Amino acid sequence: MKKVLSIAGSDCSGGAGIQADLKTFSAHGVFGMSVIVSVVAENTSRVIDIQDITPDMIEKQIDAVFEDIEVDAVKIGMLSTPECMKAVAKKLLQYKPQNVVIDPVMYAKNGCPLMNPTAVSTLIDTVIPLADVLTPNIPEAEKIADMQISTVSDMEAAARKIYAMGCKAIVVKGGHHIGNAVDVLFDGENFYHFETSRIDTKNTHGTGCTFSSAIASQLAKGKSVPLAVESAKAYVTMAIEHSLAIGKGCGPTHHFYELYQHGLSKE
Ligand SMILES: Nc1ncnc2c1ncn2[C@@H]1O[C@H](COP(=O)(O)OP(=O)(O)OP(=O)(O)O)[C@@H](O)[C@H]1O
Ligand SMILES: Cc1ncc(COP(=O)(O)O)c(N)n1
Repeated sequence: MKKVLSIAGSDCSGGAGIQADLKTFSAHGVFGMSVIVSVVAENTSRVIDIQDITPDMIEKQIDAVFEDIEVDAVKIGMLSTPECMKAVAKKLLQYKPQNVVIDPVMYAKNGCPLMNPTAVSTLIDTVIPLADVLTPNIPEAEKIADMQISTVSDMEAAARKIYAMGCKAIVVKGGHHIGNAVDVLFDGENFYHFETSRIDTKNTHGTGCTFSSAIASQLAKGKSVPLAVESAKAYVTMAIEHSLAIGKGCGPTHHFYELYQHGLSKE
């Protein structure tokens, strides 16, 4: 069985973060592991507080996994401070895992910051160059590329700019756009567009975590980057179609084995 590690924040309400990642891994039939970087007291409506794990303890969790288990892919989510970023980057440079998917999480769905705004330069200098696939949403791509994104060709321009920062491939996600949900992949040579109709729901808590974890799972199973992104897009679309009206705010995506078995296994 392929083994996939999530290095991310904990969402106690179960819709995003480590919890969404582990559910996505299980639905893909890979063995999921987790290194918790921050504990977030959050739910479908708001973030109450964030407690970062110390850099030393982040490093020890990563050591505990890598000294014992072969890792086929790593998904990285919320890294709230430059200190967390440096601890994770140091260990990635030490263990050099394959198939590193980095979701540069900056805000929760309700707009609450999950990354300290002063950390963007550390993200660019130390984290982005470690990504085999980087998956910013439009507001994140705007911050990283320092440009406004209003059209699909702006998404392509931002992808080129961010690719030049050292990641091996980038997907700018179009969940925050209007009209169809279009994601733009750039691998340094070609652009690929993955487009679905926009699903009319407010229950999209955890879409970004689900998408990046699905890409990591598919890379672990041996798919190329474009095919892994294509599969992940199909998976997240189904997870949104079946999303759950849990809580008072934006409910979570739904992961269940049958969805995967009866849906994606037919591809
Ligand atoms: N309403 C929707 N209908 C169809 N696809 C969607 C919708 N919202 C998001 N997606 C898809 O979900 C995936 C995640 O994109 P999104 O831009 O929502 O990520 P994110 O912003 O990181 O997530 P979040 O907003 O939860 O932090 C992308 O493939 C995107 O196209
Ligand atoms: C701990 C944690 N990590 C990430 C997100 C963003 O989630 P998403 O972008 O998937 O909605 C979140 N709300 N909480």
